[in-house]
Amino acid sequence: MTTITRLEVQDIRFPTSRSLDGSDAMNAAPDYSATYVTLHTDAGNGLSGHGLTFTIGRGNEICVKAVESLAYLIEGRRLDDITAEMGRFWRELTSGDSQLRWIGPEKGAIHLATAAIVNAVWDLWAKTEGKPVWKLLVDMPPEQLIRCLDFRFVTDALTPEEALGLLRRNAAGRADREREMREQGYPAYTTSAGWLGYDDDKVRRLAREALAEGWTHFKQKVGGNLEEDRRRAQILREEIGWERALMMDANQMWDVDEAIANMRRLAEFDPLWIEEPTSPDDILGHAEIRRRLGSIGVATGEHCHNRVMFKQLLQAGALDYCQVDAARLGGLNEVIVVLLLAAKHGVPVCPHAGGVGLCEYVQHVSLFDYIAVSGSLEGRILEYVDHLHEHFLHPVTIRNGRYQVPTAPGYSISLHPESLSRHAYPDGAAWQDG
Ligand SMILES: C[C@H](O)[C@@H](O)[C@@H](O)[C@H](O)C(=O)O
Ligand SMILES: [Mg+2]
Repeated sequence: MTTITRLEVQDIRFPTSRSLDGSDAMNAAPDYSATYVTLHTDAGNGLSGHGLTFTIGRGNEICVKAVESLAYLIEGRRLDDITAEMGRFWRELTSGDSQLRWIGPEKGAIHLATAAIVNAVWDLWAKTEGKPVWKLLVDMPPEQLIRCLDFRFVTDALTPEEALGLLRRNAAGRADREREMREQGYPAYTTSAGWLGYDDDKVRRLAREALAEGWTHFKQKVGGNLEEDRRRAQILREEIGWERALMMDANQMWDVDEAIANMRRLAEFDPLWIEEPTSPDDILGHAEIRRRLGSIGVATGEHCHNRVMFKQLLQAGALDYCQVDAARLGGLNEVIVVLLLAAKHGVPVCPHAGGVGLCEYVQHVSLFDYIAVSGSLEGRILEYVDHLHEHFLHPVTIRNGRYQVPTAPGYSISLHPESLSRHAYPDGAAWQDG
């Protein structure tokens, strides 16, 4: 009987702003950071669960504090009591302390903190079962999976019974799809060449290298100076040609009409989608942009803070691509609700990744989505960013522009002890020399 004896939380930061990795029009100089949770247990064999939430530097300390405030809701609890009623546990964590709930609810720092804790529980559970998280989910009977979820506030769009029906309908082809994934991996796109802070030569060189590695889908940042956006799009099209896909990401820079006007000027580069064209909270604005832009897809989700927002984006017909984020929502339980909502609406899920650890997380999400929920790869493509993987005990593996199936037990999110001490903020060595 494993008991979670203690929750430890660490403020981990990587000085990525020094080379402008991860830079975009809104987020000029991010230091990719993690609020890193360890769930210590009494298992005696060193068994522990890990989870993180992603931030871009300052403010990480606020998420750390929020995790500390939530810790009492999990410390001292038995793992099998939690996993027997995972949906109830999720409700307790998000609503069990009404004073803490007030500073959300289910959004902002408290929800980011929730993600780190919830994902650490999934990591611990999967390690206990000796399976990677995606496999734990795929093997779970649909009835048990439904009990892991909280359908509060979304039953007008999706009931637990409907969700169960959806999972059961897809049970038939599961084994074939799992085999296919093990053989071929999950299709991905790269954002690594397109950061806004990179000069033209670097964009060209990285695009060329990515092409040689077998990538077929590329994302560039826009939303700064329009002529510069056009120039970079031109460079990318020169390098990747016209038969490969180019996506654009404005990171919330524009008002609705501005987004439409600017994308009409960028349309000649044939973008597959425009991501975060405007405020992430503007559901009707996204619907309007989508309606007026016609053939350019609208993508959003990395700042969509809970299942209720996704429900409305889907109900409003505002989305062509659903970019759920593994640590922005309150962890895997809520992500699965969004996968089910998106499947019901026939909208492909292309999770947001990159940052630190998000690629490690979302490979599990997309594998589960394909094998057990949507049963389709059409329009699905998983983000990949080529940074910071060396810090993980079980980093993602990419071959020919595809994520290879992770095999290590857990959620792939455990960091190397040396990386933790070197990048501890503010005292780690990485912060002493720059
Ligand atoms: C600040 C970050 O790097 C963002 O630019 C990044 O998450 C981006 O929006 C993406 O889609 O990968
Ligand atoms: Mg983005």
